[in-house]
This record gives sequence, C-alpha cells and structure tokens, in this order.
Amino acid sequence: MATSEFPAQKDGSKAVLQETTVVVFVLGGPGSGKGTQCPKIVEHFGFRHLCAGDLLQAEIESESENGTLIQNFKKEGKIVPSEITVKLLQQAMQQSDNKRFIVDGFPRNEENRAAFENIVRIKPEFVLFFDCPEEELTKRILNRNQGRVDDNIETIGKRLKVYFESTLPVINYYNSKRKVQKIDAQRSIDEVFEDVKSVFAKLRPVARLSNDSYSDTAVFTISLLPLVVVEIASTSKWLEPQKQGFTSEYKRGKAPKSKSDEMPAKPLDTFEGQADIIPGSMINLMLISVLGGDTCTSAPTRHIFLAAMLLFVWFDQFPDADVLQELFSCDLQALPA
Ligand SMILES: Nc1ncnc2c1ncn2[C@@H]1O[C@H](COP(=O)(O)OP(=O)(O)OP(=O)(O)O)[C@@H](O)[C@H]1O
Ligand SMILES: O=c1ccn([C@@H]2O[C@H](COP(=O)(O)O)[C@@H](O)[C@H]2O)c(=O)[nH]1
Repeated sequence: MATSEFPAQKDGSKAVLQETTVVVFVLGGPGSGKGTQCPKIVEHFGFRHLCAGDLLQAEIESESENGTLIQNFKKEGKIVPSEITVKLLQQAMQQSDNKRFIVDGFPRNEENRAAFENIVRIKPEFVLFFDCPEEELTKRILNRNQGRVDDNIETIGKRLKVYFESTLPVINYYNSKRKVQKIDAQRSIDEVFEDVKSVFAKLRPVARLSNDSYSDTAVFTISLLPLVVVEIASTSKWLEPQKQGFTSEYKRGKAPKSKSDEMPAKPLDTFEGQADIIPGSMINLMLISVLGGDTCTSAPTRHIFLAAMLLFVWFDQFPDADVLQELFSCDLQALPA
C-alpha cells in the first residue's frame, strides 16, 4: 500500500491514485533480467507491469513532441528528463484498473526518484534489485538481438556507466531505508524467479491481494458492522429468549434438558432472522480473525481490531460453540406459539 498522503490536486479535484495503490520498483543493470522476470510477476501475482523504457519507446514511435528528444537520449544511453518519464508513468497508472504496479527500469537517478515521489506522491512498497556482474550484463545485451538502437557495444558502455554512477546510488538510498530486496540475477531464469516469488509471497497481504480502492480502515469498519449489530441485538429484548434459554443456563452449568422445555413462550415470528444474524456475525468474526492481517494493515487499524477483539472476549458476549450448535439446531416450528 502506498505510504504517502494523497492530497487533492491543485485544481481541487480528487487525486486519482488511491491510498491503496501499490508500487514496486524493479531495478538492476541493463540486461539483468528485469524485462524477463516482470511478466512472470504479472502472471503469478497480478501486478500491472509498467516498463519505463517501453513507455518512452512508445513515445518515440507515436512521433509525439518529445519523441525525437527521447530517441536522442536513448541512443546516448542517457536518462530522459524526469518530468517526461514521470508523466508517462503517472498517466499509465491513472488509466489502469489495476492499482498494483511493478515499475520496471525506474527510477534511474536521484532526480527521477524525487520527481516520482513529488508528482505521483507514492513511495514504493519495496525495490526489487536484480544484482548481476558487469561481464554477464554485457554478454546478455550483446546476445539479446531484439533490434534495439542501444544494444551495441558503444552504447552498452555508456548505459553501464550511467547505471553505476546514477542508478546504484538510488538503490543504495532505498537500501538505507531497508526497502531493497536483492536477488542474485546471475543464475538461470527459473532460479531467479524462485527467489522473486518468495519476495512477493512475503508481501503484506493487502499489497499482495488487494486490487480495490478501499482504505483498510474502511474495510475493517465494514467488516465490524455485523458484530456491532449482533452486539446491540444481544443486549436488546429481542434475544432475551436465547440468553435465558441457552447461554445463561449453560454458563451456570445447567444445560436445558430439551429445547422445547427451556425455550420461553414466544411467537414464532419473533425468532425470524436470528439464525441469519448470529451465524453471519460469527462467520464475520472468524473472517476478521483469519483475515485480520489482510484488512488491518496499518498500525492504528490493527490496534482497533485487537481492542475490539479483546472487548468481545472480556464481555463474553458470544455464547459457547455448543450453545450455538444447540441454538441453530433448534426446531423453530416446535416452539410454542
Ligand atoms: N537469468 C538469465 N540467464 C540468462 N539470460 C537471461 C536471464 N535473464 C534474462 N536473460 C536474457 O538476457 C537478455 C536481457 O534480459 P532482459 O531484457 O530481461 O534485461 P533487462 O534488465 O530488462 O534489460 P534492459 O534494462 O536493457 O531493458 C535477454 O536476452 C534475456 O533473454
Ligand atoms: O526511466 C527511464 C527508463 C529508460 N530510459 C531510457 O531508455 C533507455 C532504455 O531503457 P531500458 O530500461 O534499458 O529499456 C535507457 O538507456 C534510457 O536512455 C530513461 O531515460 N529513463
């Protein structure tokens, strides 16, 4: 999940990129395997792949106003001015339904990094770093054979220089923030992907699974609502029969002999809906417990969740499992009118 605020735009309109947008930067030298591994990440983890180099190449091919400038930077292995690249990335993110992105080959330098954080206002979840020795990079690029204007020995030298002088400091910056996941990229494609998989498998559940735009607080609150409903219902007269007929008897160690013996005289329609509400809330309680990590990803939400759970335990509002079983298996038709 994005770790920065999402202020309104200058024109007062709502920021398009949501708080739940997840960004992973994929970095490594030219030829380290970023473009090879990213489609696999998309396939396994459902991220949207944004390749900065491809977005720039599309600008060249569409003969946009920046096309020639970008082409010249690319031929020289130089880094295109940040506003151009960041704008392309931002547009692609805003146009995507998917809100989880792997951004491949960006940020290339400090200026790129600062521009992205200032304009898009998202900090990366982490940086996936493909670490590969220079000789292997050169060998791979020379064998790539995809007709790229920059895959020649002269430009490779320039790109590697730019990588070591400008991109490595960005990786080091994120490393100082403990955000770098380093992968040994010198091994086979499959071996590398095994490591990539274990990195993504460790992602916080919301970042791994969520594609929606709810904040975790909203998700948490919504999932808690049925609990609140049953809480109110259980303290109202409406559920009194159950409490007297089952819970209180069980808690005193006196299980009712039979349902019909113990159930107080109430018209059948009084009980309508109970069997829906209680199991619903219990399932919800279980879901919240199991998926707590998914919904409560930020520290405050997790604390509220734990506090709520403690309160429920403290007040012992929920009947025991065997009481519930008894309750739900009761034959409503058999109840006295
Ligand atoms: N683990 C690997 N072992 C051997 N060859 C690989 C491996 N990963 C990728 N390659 C090959 O190396 C070449 C470069 O890989 P790729 O295009 O994925 O690198 P990249 O990091 O995206 O490069 P660039 O930054 O220049 O776009 C490709 O021909 C690819 O098939
Ligand atoms: O963020 C970026 C990404 C790329 N460039 C330019 O494009 C070429 C090729 O990039 P690849 O990622 O290797 O496909 C790169 O050498 C730069 O000239 C860029 O400026 N900024």
